[in-house]
Amino acid sequence: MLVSPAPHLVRSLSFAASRLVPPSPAASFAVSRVQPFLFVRRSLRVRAITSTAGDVAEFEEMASGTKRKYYMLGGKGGVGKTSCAASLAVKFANHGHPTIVVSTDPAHSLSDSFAQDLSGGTLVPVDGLDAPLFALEINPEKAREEFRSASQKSGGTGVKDFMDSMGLGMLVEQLVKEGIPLGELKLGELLDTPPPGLDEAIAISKVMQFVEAQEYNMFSRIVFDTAPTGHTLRLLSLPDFLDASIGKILKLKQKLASATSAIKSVFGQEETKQDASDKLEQLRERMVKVRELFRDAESTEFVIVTIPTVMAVSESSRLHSSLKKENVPVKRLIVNQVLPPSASDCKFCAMKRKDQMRAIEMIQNDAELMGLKLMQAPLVDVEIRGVPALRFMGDIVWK
Ligand SMILES: Nc1ncnc2c1ncn2[C@@H]1O[C@H](COP(=O)(O)OP(=O)(O)OP(=O)(O)O)[C@@H](O)[C@H]1O
Repeated sequence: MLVSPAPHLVRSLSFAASRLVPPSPAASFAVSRVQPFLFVRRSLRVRAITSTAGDVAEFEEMASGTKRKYYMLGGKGGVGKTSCAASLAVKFANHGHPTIVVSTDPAHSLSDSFAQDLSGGTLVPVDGLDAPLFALEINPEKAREEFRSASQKSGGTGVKDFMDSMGLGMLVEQLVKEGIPLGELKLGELLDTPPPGLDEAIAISKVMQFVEAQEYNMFSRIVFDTAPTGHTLRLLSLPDFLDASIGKILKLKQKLASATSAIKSVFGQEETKQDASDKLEQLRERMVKVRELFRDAESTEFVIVTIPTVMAVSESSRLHSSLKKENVPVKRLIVNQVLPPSASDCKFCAMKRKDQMRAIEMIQNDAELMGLKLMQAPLVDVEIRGVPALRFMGDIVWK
């Protein structure tokens, strides 16, 4: 069983720690906070397991250059996306890159990971580092609210305007010809019952505001902690999002039929309509930009995070296949929570590890995954929480 080390073990291992961590003042602070993690030293043997990465210094490559790069970490729920994203961000920042770490997962855990309140939808400086690291938990509900009130302020915006601004005006005309009263439907109503993907699309457009703004030019690394696979794929495939929106509108048709009087739309004057359209046009432009950005291998990389189980590996394989179809650049696969070889006669540990080794073999033989650089991270027996722990995690994952 993996249990926290006994106090005497912590004491003896803390000596080893002083040799594992560079002796800077910040590092000494880290050592003192990280001591409970030091039993992990035995886990480091896990590195001996074959890796397709060979001896390439992966982190050096990721950190090279001052041009801005975006790293998106994604995978199945609970595999350690947040821990990996947060530890990468900490490592970039300590390496000299002013960094932003952004969570696009509606069920955020960045705050928990940094042990600091990062909610609120704005950039928050991360405590406990000398280097500039900022975090942002996108609040889709809040972003949607802002968007709704902006659209209401400018007199209300119709779905037809929205679709026009998306370049789908023709389609709306066609639907109207078929008797669907789209012209009468307000965008606010669509936002009340958002189709899948709308939250993510709006959230990502919000990220773009930060990314485009002059005052954030200094940030050379942006790390995204994405939502579990399904959400993230929706976010990456904006055409799917549009399809889903249209599907949603079709569904609303039934609602509208029974409540026609309630949905009579009163558009403002031409000028106000223009304002609203401009806003929507901005949203559309941002979406297009994000779409391009996600596919630019020069600036963006999607890192798949998995754990050594058949289910997680299968999902990672499907994720990679979908990302390839979307032309999203993927180079690396992190296998997190790998059990170290057991020194004791713990049968459970031996069985579990054997199982994990089979899953790792599966990765090496999987047509979708075999070409990726494999990086392994051991399972440690405490939660990865707070900057010192993330720094420690960063040093064992991102080498
Ligand atoms: N290598 C590891 N060893 C031990 N615990 C780990 C490791 N990696 C992650 N964890 C723990 O697993 C839990 C889930 O991790 P994390 O929140 O990073 O996963 P996630 O993939 O982002 O989850 P979600 O899909 O729910 O957002 C956390 O408690 C974290 O501390």
